Amino acid sequence: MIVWLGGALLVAFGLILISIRRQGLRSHGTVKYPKSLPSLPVIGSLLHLGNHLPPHILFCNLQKKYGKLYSFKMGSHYVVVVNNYEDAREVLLKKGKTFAGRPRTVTTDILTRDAKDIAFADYSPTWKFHRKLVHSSLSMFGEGTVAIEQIISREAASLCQTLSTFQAIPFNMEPEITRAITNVVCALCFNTRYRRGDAEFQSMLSYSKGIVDTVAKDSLVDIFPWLQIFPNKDLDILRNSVRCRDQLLLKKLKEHEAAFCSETVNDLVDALLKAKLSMENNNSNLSHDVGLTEDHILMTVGDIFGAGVETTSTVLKWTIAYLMHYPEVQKKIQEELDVKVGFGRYPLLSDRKILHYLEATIAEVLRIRPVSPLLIPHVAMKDTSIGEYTIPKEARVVINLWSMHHDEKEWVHPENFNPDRFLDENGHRVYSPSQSYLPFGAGIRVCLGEALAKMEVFLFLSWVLQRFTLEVPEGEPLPSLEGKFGVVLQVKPFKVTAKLRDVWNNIDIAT
Ligand code: HEM
Repeated sequence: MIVWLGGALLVAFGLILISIRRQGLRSHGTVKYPKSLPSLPVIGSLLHLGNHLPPHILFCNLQKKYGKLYSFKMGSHYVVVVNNYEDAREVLLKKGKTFAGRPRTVTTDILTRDAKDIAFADYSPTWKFHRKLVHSSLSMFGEGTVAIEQIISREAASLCQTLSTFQAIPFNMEPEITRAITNVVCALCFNTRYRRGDAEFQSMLSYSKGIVDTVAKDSLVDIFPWLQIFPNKDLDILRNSVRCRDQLLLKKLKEHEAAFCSETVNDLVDALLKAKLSMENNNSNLSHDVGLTEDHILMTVGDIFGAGVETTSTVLKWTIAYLMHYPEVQKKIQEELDVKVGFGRYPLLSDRKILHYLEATIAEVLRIRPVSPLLIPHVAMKDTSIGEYTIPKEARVVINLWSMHHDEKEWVHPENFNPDRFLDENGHRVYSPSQSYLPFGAGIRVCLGEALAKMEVFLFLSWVLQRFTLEVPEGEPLPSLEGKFGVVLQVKPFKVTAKLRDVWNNIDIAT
């Protein structure tokens, strides 16, 4: 009892000291902090955030009361929310390095063996080295050149063949899309692919779901890490899913080690092994403080799967959902495909330059339903500022892409789905109609897979829409456009009918 009371007194004393320090800082004439939501000791602003709305919408709505840049306390963490492009660009581009930190949380630490990956690792020489290595390995596979195009096209052909077997039968495309995108990432990482029903693939799907459902959801344990001591079903699911993932990744790594030959680098795991071996043999000029352990290799590959599958497949699902709401947009994409590509060949990456309307449609989907509406939180690595406001070291900065992509000052009727806003008067693709558009983030933490994701979304959609018309099955409702907030902004499951277009009746659709 005495120990407990002593502890409570110490905590109270600490809180008073922190509060005095803050008051002290505020009293300096030049220091101005962002307006803050009310907060209580220990729980912070939790009572003011306990709203039924998903966070990106709640944070957007809170602007009315607190302005575009405001702060709140999440347990003991000071969080700043940015809702406008001027401040977002300052954080991501002008002061990119200052804001390149990432918060450590209980769930992401379980996922990444204490941030030995890329997405959740803090800015450091090791992180910089890993990021560069993966970037150059992805380029090695020919981002934008033949190799990657062939990998994606092979999966697009396989997807189309599967769709043709469902002729006129309503079905949920989700598993097929996930398999296609997973196979692209498998080809890049392991030089393998999975057939339908493969047992290893099924286990991959099941652990990925476990991770997506439980990681980085701002669950209470991420706000108050000491809650870990209590039984927690979500943490159990996460730990089990991560264990299954790690067993599979380790198996792949050992297979690659056994077959490794430094002359032939076939995939990302080979490239990472080569870098690790060359560092160990001291053949590399890289400084010694940059480590590349087995954990780093495993977590980096885990990251590429984690960041590369759910995101890209979600964009495809959102696009299909919107095309079902707007059949006239689908028709226009098909007319463009018919005129510019025809039926004698399959679409190529080089067609991105001529299929303006399809490209504009993809851009509009990424605007209206950004996959990552709050980016991944950034952390201030030192005392700094955003605009006129002082931002203390270790502040977590949340960039609300949703607010930026729905800003009425930047977009005419932002809630309307309108691919034309990404076209100029000649019908050519406009890349950035507003500065308030950053679906992949920007600066040194920009999405590592942006180029790959754009190629995948373009090729999958052009292959499918060249051959099929996607429709709402009779008696089924239109897909919900509401979205479900999680690691990504998910689409609720829906059914489609994929009708083979007449002209393909006597042609092999996989050619
Ligand atoms: C359309 C699909 C995708 C979208 C919309 C998307 C979007 C994003 C966004 C918004 C971020 C956070 C940027 C920030 O925190 O400032 C991010 C980070 C990241 N993405 Fe993607 N992404 C997509 C696909 C991919 C793919 C295919 C890969 C893998 C090859 C990938 C790998 C990553 C990685 C590793 C990071 C962390 C970067 C870092 O922290 O340095 N993403 N992505």
